[in-house]
Amino acid sequence: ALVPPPRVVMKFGGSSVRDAERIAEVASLVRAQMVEHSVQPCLVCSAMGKTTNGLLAAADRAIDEGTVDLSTVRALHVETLDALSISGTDASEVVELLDKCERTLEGVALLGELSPRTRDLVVSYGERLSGRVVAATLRRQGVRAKQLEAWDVGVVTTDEFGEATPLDQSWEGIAASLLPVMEEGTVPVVTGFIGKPRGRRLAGHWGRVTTLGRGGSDLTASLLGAAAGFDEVQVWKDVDGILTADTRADCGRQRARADPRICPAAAPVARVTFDEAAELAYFGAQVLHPLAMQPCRRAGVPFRAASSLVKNSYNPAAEGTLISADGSACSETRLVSAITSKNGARLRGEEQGAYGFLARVFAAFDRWRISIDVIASSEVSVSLTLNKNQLLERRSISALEHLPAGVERSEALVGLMADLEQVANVRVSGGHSIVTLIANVGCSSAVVSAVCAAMDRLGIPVQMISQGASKVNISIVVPEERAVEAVQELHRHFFEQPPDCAGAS
Ligand SMILES: Nc1ncnc2c1ncn2[C@@H]1O[C@H](COP(=O)(O)OP(=O)(O)O)[C@@H](O)[C@H]1O
Ligand SMILES: N[C@@H](CC(=O)OP(=O)(O)O)C(=O)O
Repeated sequence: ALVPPPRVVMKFGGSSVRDAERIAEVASLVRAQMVEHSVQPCLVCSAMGKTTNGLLAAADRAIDEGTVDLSTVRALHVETLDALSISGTDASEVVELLDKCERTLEGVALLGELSPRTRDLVVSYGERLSGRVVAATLRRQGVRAKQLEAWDVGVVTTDEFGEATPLDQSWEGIAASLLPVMEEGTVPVVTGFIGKPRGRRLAGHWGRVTTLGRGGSDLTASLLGAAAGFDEVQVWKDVDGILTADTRADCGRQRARADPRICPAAAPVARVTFDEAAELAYFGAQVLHPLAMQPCRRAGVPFRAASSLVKNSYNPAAEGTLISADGSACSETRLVSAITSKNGARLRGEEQGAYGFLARVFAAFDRWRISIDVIASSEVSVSLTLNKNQLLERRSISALEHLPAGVERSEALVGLMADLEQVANVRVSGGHSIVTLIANVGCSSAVVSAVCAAMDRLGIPVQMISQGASKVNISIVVPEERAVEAVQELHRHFFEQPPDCAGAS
């Protein structure tokens, strides 16, 4: 019987499309996959290089200083068009979008208003611009390609601007709209990271664009591949896959990439499970969006085999990391598959053992939609660490006088504190880091004893310790200024001289 050609989502992140040279390489790579391996690709593209940060900064300037400056973003795109010899309608479409983006910023400056909805609209231009450049480049290389906005292929989201979630109704819409395009032999080039909320076509509908949170193109790729029943979702990065440890990933809304590698000996992990990848992403590894695993995991079980392959577009020969339902790298002898860390605030509440205390604490977190990362409780007190990035996403305010240095002042935190103070004596402290090990929890005693011995050797106080309910992570909370040392020592112990289950210490 004839084997149908493999259908694959190929997602290219900001670093893979950061300039003309990389975009040309992406186009060659896609063409090679089609010609040499008969792959039918659907591309998902992120904004070029640092464009998303540039657009966020431009929006902030428009509101804070009343000035409109799109020059860096404009120059990058215009130079790229020139370098790739893209002209005519293809080029004028890009320039028109840049003009539109500038007019949106003028509106912000003029009105002195920047709602989360408008911020999403401004940021969405990044992906819409890069997709057009990539599709035009493919066409110049003789590949039939069509740029499509995420909403053209059915991506429907909640209306939580800045951190929207795709709705289930997207699944049907994607299958119905993506496959016909591919069947006619066209490569769809879809905007990652963005969508449109459900709802009627209201006046002002054009402005209703949502974003899926920083790094959200990974989620778009996973969603498209899972919903359309593809054979594989490939997320092309600037690293050889998920590494055993990497940069200090905690960099807030702007996602700086300046930090050097924490562990020069960090190496790619050959395979991890969906759960392990999700935990790793949630606990700080910037390499994947924390929710990106969900669609692939969901489709992977009853309907279709979907897996993710993180590959490196700078080095296409590297194997990457295979993420699948049952592909853990942890074993009896390999106790840990990766280590990550992120900074956060710690909140300690004390109450005299009242019934319902924890329920009231959790209700307050629910009300303010703040996630708890690590929790330790006794009868009279509870210690929790809070997700700093999540607090930062809600714009900071300056009205909170009584927070200690190092704790970000955000509206959500002020509200949460006020609610918690009704039920407990609350103390908040900044300057903490969660160090997370994706580990074989079946050997948790060995892992925990090795972790504690390592911290003891360095004299690093372990402020909290927790074994995640997901059964794949073990986390410790340490002072922020010692987190790098802690990760380095743990990496040395678990990867540079692997222990075994019996002999770990
Ligand atoms: N455990 C990890 N493995 C690999 N990369 C990591 C890890 N933790 C953080 N990173 C960082 O993630 C970056 C890749 O993610 P990202 O910048 O979002 O890529 P892209 O923009 O191409 O999607 C790497 O350059 C690396 O610095
Ligand atoms: N451009 C968006 C979405 C994204 O996923 O980007 P990247 O693939 O470069 O991480 C961001 O910077 O957040």
